[in-house]
Amino acid sequence: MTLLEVENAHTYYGESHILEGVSLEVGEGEVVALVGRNGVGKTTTLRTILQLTPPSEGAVRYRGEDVTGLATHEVADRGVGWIPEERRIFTQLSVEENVKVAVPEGNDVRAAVERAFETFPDLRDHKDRDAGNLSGGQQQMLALSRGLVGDNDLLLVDEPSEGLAPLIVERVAEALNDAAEDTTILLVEQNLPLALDLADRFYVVDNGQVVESGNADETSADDERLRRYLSA
Ligand SMILES: Nc1ncnc2c1ncn2[C@@H]1O[C@H](COP(=O)(O)OP(=O)(O)OP(=O)(O)O)[C@@H](O)[C@H]1O
Repeated sequence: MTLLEVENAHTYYGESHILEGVSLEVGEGEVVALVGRNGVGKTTTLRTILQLTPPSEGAVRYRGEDVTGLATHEVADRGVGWIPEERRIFTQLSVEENVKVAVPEGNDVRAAVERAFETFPDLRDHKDRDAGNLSGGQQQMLALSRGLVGDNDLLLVDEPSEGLAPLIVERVAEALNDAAEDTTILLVEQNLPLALDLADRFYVVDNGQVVESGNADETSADDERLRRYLSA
């Protein structure tokens, strides 16, 4: 079943025409990667889905419902979570408090925190520390855990590996793989081997358009079809 559909989205920042007709689909249970150079519109695609920068033309459909033009919180209420590039954790709160405040009202907070700590044992070890004192990798895991306890059916994850050392990237990748067991994921990732490793399918974005797509297991990071859009 198709969970998310973006159809011919055109998005502007002021006068700048950033998305020039992006179309893509994400099926329930899939992990889909958006890859492409810096500044081609990957983050803007996520922002367009969330209606943070609504498209001026085209549509975003979630579970078949046209959500174009809704408020961002209304999209979020339908089960769409966002883990932005800048991670947005509360640096003054402890690790545990950060997780707790991400649990939606009415859910069992203790059970949700326990689940998060099972997926990310590192976080349990540091549960009483101020989140601002965590390493970059730990902050990324905290951001992911906050997305996971949010009870989302679709997680939009922006550049989870950015700025992290290779060993930590592996840990984050494992965590994303775990997360993918019960959440659909649309992932923006510049690290192509990682993107292909995590994803079932991929889309290549260039100059505000989807220019290639395919199955991750039928391609490799040195595929010429991809490389031409990724090298500077
Ligand atoms: N708030 C903004 N106002 C004006 N232009 C913006 C704004 N945010 C992004 N842009 C521009 O929109 C274009 C697409 O940016 P976007 O962040 O979507 O790219 P990206 O593919 O995600 O790359 P990156 O990995 O660098 O974020 C870039 O040229 C960028 O400079």
